[in-house]
Amino acid sequence: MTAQKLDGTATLKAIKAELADRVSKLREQGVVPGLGTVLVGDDPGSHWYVGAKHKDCAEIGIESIRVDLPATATQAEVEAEIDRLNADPACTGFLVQQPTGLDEFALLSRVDADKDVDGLHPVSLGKLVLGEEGSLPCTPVGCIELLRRHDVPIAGAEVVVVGRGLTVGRPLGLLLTRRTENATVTLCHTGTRDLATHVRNADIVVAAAGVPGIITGAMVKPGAAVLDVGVSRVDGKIAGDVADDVWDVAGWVSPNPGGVGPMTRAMLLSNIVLMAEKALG
Ligand SMILES: Nc1nc(=O)c2c([nH]1)NC[C@@H]1CN(c3ccc(C(=O)N[C@@H](CCC(=O)O)C(=O)O)cc3)C=[N+]21
Repeated sequence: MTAQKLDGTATLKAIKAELADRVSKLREQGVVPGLGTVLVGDDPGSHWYVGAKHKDCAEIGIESIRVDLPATATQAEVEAEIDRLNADPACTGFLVQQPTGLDEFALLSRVDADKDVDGLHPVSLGKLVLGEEGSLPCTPVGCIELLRRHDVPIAGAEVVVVGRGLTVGRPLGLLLTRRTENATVTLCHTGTRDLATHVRNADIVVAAAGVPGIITGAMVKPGAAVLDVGVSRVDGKIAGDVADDVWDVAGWVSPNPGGVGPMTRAMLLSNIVLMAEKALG
């Protein structure tokens, strides 16, 4: 058996086409969405991600404002840029690319919650816990959207999330246990005693540990859906958390690259458009 591919690249393309229509409707009504990014330092990976986000925006008619600061930038200098973007009406939403090497909680908190396109602002995460409407975190929502668009059943599914990071594992459990998703979630982490036993029971596995190949074929229930979220670099090449032999056992697998990464970008675009539509009323 070979698993069906959960194709994030193709899904990003489809979502961009849908969003382009909505952006042109906004523009007809005089609203021009604009994404701001603040990037600190010269990590090549971070530069690639930010560049990709601006290219995506240009393709669908979203303006962008790019602020690149040197690795020597201080907390106060980054905060000054945040204040500027908070006040700039042309910037309808923005993000501070992580990691910055600075006090990230202070930076996140300083962003106007109404301009939080990442869904990582304390107010946005608090709204998620409280069940109120707000920006949703891009990577975990991208996981759910990727499953939905490939008709993987979520309601009632046993989901094992591997990794408790703030951008994926922690918020994903909150999203998947909403009534609209209705999944049962087990959150595994480095303190989990027997990872294999949990994974073997799962209909959906979300591997977000950042440990190359941590999920192997022998651990996966035949027919399960496996999302490869972890990104590590091994000899300069992207290595995911999912070993190659999982494709022989699983029903669906998201490749890495080409899976959840592009979906993160799709959900960022979707957040920008949603926020502009909301501002319109
Ligand atoms: N404030 C903030 N918001 C983020 O959304 C954010 C962040 N900080 N810091 C880093 C992570 C990582 N991230 C990715 C985005 C796109 C791909 C992506 O599109 N990857 C492609 C290609 C990867 C490649 O070839 O290098 C793929 O998976 O196919 C991956 C990872 C957003 N992040």
